[in-house]
Amino acid sequence: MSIITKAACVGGGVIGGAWAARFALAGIDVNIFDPHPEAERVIGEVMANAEKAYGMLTMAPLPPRGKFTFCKTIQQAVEGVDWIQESVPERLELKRGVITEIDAFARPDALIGSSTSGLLPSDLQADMKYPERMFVAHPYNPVYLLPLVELVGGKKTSAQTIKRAEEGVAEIGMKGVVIAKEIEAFVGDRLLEALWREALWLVQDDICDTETLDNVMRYSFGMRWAQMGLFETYRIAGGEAGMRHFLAQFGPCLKWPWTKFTDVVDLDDALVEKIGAQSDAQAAGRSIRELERIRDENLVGIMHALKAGNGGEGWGAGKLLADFEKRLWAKGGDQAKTYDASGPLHLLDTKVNAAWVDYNGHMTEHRYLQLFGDTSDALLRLIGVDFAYVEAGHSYYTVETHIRHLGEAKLGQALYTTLQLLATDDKRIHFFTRIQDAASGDVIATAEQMMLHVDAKAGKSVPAPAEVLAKLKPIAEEHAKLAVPEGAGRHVGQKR
Ligand SMILES: NC(=O)C1=CN([C@@H]2O[C@H](COP(=O)(O)OP(=O)(O)OC[C@H]3O[C@@H](n4cnc5c(N)ncnc54)[C@H](O)[C@@H]3O)[C@@H](O)[C@H]2O)C=CC1
Ligand SMILES: C[N+](C)(C)CC(=O)CC(=O)[O-]
Repeated sequence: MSIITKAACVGGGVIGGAWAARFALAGIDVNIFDPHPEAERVIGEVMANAEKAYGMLTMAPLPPRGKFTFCKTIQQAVEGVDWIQESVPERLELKRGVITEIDAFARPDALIGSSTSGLLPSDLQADMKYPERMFVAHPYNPVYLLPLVELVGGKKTSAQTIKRAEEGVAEIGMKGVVIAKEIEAFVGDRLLEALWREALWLVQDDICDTETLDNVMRYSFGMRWAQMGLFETYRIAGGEAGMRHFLAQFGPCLKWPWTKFTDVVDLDDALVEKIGAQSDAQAAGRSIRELERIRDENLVGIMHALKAGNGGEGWGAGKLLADFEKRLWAKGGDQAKTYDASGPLHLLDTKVNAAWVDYNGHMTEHRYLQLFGDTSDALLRLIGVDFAYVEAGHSYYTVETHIRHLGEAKLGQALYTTLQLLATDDKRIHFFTRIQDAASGDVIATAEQMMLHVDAKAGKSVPAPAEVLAKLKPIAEEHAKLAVPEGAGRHVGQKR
């Protein structure tokens, strides 16, 4: 039973709009209340960015996009929904008033999360009738890509609420981290605040400009932090002697004047202008939307790399993405159970994303193989060879592939794949896959492949079980009536 089938976003700016996108991309309908006259346009733009990012992020079958309903009142937005996410500006009185109004109209069992970056949940829930269902759900920008949510309960929040919140955010691909005690700014923003203060001093004192500071971060520890946190990183920095050695060596530095962060820099007009001008120069004329696009492509690339980490098992945010995709495939696999085998099976729809394009300006070689592989995985799910089947010890392995490149696939181009069985027996599936342009149907590439059923533990081929063969047979019978595809049986160097 899902925790969130319908959500509401109260406040639809940078954060509320991106929450709305995350819900909608997980297939959840969202009511939105934001009095800003341009809220609909702004959220539409955030949604467009988020859709682009998801197009690059995953090949897993996303559910049909949830619907946005723009509401005229908080009451209209929150009535009857399961999860309400408050994301109005960071002012205690405003937030408290909005949350109290949400409380008055929401179902008593609805969960109410606040996006606050640092206000205490106990202060936010002070005037509520049902405070036990209110908590902080602090996300990171962009909410539709970065998976962390800090879950912080107040004095009156129930343990059951935090548990349901953790389950709820997992449904939308996020990692709920429960903070043991409430404290202003929680964990993430306390760390960011320390860094931010130090950075402002360094710029104020002309030690470096904003670009140099950003370069220091992004070419070094910024990359490190994407995959391991502070403590795990420093453990490795201690060498074979580990964390204790690290503390012994660098502990004394903590008493040296290596930080000024306890003093707050005076953000006077001159410093604001200095930082503003340096930041303008650094942006080199790029708009916020362009910077968002670059950021999103980079984040997707990092998540892909992390998904391949730890010997392919996935690591950190990449493992979370892999687990989310497994759930999507499990659901999408069910949808794919109805298919039309009177022609080649239409198994995948996708778009060429930026990470797939090479220096020639078109889709690079190994991405073709990825699409062919994802297509044969879709066939396997159709015949019952899913994650559970593989975990139980059997699978199909690809033993031969011949790819022909017949056209070019450019950035953003919509594609689909079709698969035709050529021959099957109890161990083998011999098939022919086409990658086609979604608009014209033109064939861009083909692959002829052979898969062999294996006992993975024994490391040898074995016949597939009767239930798998029974699902394969009707497709094979239908495909036996089709003409042999042009190009099947070709080899490299063969004369036409
Ligand atoms: N911007 C960021 O990087 C992050 C912000 N947050 C938190 O998210 C919350 C929202 O921040 P942003 O989205 O950045 O601000 P924002 O200024 O982009 O958006 C706030 C939105 O709330 C709307 N609003 C104002 N009064 C309202 C009301 N009474 N009812 C409904 N909507 C109302 C405004 O029209 C605006 O669209 C804050 O609590 C902030 O601390 C959390 C994580 C990161
Ligand atoms: C600047 N900020 C305090 C609003 C930042 C956050 O809360 C988290 C983030 O996304 O950096």
